[in-house]
Amino acid sequence: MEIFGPTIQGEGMVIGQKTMFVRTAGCDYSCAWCDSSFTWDGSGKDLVRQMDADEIWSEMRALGGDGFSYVTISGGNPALLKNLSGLVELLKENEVSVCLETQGSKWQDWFLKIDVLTLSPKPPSSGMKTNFEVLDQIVYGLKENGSLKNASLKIVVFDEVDYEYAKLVHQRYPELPFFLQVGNDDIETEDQMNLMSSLVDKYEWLINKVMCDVEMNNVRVLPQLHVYVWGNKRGV
Ligand SMILES: C[S@@+](CC[C@H](N)C(=O)[O-])C[C@H]1O[C@@H](n2cnc3c(N)ncnc32)[C@H](O)[C@@H]1O
Ligand SMILES: Nc1nc2[nH]cc(C(=O)O)c2c(=O)[nH]1
Ligand code: SF4
Ligand SMILES: [Mg+2]
Repeated sequence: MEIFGPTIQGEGMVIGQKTMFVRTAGCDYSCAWCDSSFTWDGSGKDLVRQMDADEIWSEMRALGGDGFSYVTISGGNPALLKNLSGLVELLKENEVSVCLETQGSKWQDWFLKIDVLTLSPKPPSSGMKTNFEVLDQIVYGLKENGSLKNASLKIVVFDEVDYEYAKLVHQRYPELPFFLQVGNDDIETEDQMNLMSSLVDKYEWLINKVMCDVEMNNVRVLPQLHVYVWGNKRGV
């Protein structure tokens, strides 16, 4: 649905990394606060294009020239697409590092070729329910194939209940690097200054939770950096 960049990866494990983005259509979830709901709620249906790997690659080269060495695949849930395997292979052939954003509700064999794999299971405020059997299998599948080193967990936190959920996930998968991300509860506003200041307050709240929690000593607390710079703007 979108190809954009180069920009910075605004979230998680490789925050700040210069990268191109590819955003796929469709999601098996419908999170209450999804900042990319146009990928699944019908409002962006005119943006959907059927593209093969070569076309996607040409468009990225046209946009970014030689000015990138990372591509981040997000969505929607890219893990719905078995055939993304071809794109991942083409990117690897061109010596591009590939990052993936997914909620961990579906496995694909091509996960094993991803360089930076972000699993982002959803807390209660999303209205979604995590299938921990599936998530266990994904983590096990990565581990069995020596790919756990490429993966991390990133949980968005809006409130106390989400924070408790995040702790459970961290305790269940202690071997995975663990990121807490501030939830943006005002995904429509164009008032960037107000948004910024409220997100900084939420960031401070989340930092304070972690600082006084002895069970959360080995976690990283991050904002969505791109929102600090560009607000709710799409395609950045
Ligand atoms: C739009 S999702 C697409 C990838 C995949 N469906 C997933 O959720 O991981 C990309 C990332 O944005 C996060 N996200 C979505 N809406 C958000 C919001 N309102 N505030 C903070 N993070 C949000 C998701 O949790 C996820 O980590
Ligand atoms: N700059 C930037 N960083 C991001 N990290 C994850 C994103 C996403 O929507 O998956 C995203 C995004 O949309 N833009
Ligand atoms: S899983 Fe990701 S894309 Fe799907 S609704 Fe939730 S945040 Fe949005
Ligand atoms: Mg986003």
